[in-house]
Amino acid sequence: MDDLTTKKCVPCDTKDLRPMAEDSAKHLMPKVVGWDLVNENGILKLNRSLKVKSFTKGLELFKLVADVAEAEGHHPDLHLVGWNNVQIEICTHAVGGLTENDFILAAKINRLDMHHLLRRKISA
Ligand SMILES: C[C@H](O)[C@H](O)[C@H]1CNC2=NC(N)=NC(=O)C2=N1
Repeated sequence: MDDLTTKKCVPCDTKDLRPMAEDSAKHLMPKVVGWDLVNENGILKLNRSLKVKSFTKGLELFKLVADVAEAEGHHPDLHLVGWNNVQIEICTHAVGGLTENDFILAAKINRLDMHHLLRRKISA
């Protein structure tokens, strides 16, 4: 199984970028432990929910994720709801679905050391 963290996101404005089929997405899910595959009105997305220790630790987590996103040129939707529930949502907006970029970003987010920010230890 090749390691997604050794890959780099490609620009999303590339013409031949197409959203992957649900089967292909399911096949890649074991590479992004902790993420859920969701279908939102026909648009596939990757979702990860995390409970943080405090509101400000949630913002610290956003900063860690933002730095990865900026380095990749690929950006998640970040939600901080009810003071300590972080939800990270990834899809490729340009194609309205999932591309390998989304899995690369998710895998790189998984590599972040965020334990000190989380309320409960993540199982992965
Ligand atoms: C040119 C550049 O690749 C695009 O504007 C990027 C920026 N970050 C992005 N992030 C995500 N998640 N989807 C996109 O379509 C997207 N587009």
